[in-house]
Amino acid sequence: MSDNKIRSTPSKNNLRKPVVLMSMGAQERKGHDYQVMTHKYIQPLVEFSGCVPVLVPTCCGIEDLEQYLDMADGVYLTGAGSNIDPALYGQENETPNKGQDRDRDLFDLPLIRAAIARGLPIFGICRGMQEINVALGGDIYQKVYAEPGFNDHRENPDDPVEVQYAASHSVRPVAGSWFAELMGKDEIQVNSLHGQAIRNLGKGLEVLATAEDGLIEAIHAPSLSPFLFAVQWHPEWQAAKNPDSVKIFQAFGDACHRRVASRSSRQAA
Ligand SMILES: N[C@@H](CCC(=O)NCCCC(=O)O)C(=O)O
Repeated sequence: MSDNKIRSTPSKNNLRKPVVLMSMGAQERKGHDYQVMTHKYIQPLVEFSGCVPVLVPTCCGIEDLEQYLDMADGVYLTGAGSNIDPALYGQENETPNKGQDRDRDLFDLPLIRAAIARGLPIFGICRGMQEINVALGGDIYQKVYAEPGFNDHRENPDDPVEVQYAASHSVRPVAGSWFAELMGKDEIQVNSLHGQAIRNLGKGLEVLATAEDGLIEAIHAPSLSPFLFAVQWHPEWQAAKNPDSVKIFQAFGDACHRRVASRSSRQAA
């Protein structure tokens, strides 16, 4: 087994580390209901963003949402195999055989809107990017693989996990964007493990990168938030071995550290 130990990074400028909310997902095992978070999402947030993760159960409703946000300096919405309930973006369910996670849907959508209202940095991956889009009134291709003109962006679940998460297509950052500057190149290679994707963008969202077939692969919202960034691929996968992924997590971490610094200076004033 590879060294999976998470190595924490020291805090910056003698300020406390940012606290980042990570909403968990539902899983049922042997007749028991679990709330889960995959290790691979936690590791780069600690090691490269330099943040402190707070894992939030999504099975308890949104009564304590504001209290969670009061303690947060950022929100990190991870991927998950479940599909967002299409009723939340006005469609009938075209994938009845795919699992859903209504509790996570009904927690994350208000979480996203409230975090934007507070100006909290937000980073989304895969399902997390789709949640951001739906939270802002956008909708989803439920079966990208069945849409004319798009490639099949799914992984083969029978492949070894290293193959499932291997680079499988290129993505082009929008020329002249902050993301293109961050990546320092016109094209990056990314993995791909999704059957759904953004169709119509939600209010205030803008495209930040696209796949070869034109599918939206990254978004931001400069008119809504100082840092709202989401990607369809999985930069968390073995992030330490991928300089592009490290840069992405460092950018999110920097935004959260700026949040801490501004709160600290406001408290000092
Ligand atoms: N169900 C959606 C989102 C897919 C997604 O987040 N996949 C990640 C799966 C496992 C992991 O957490 O890495 C879709 O199919 O588009």
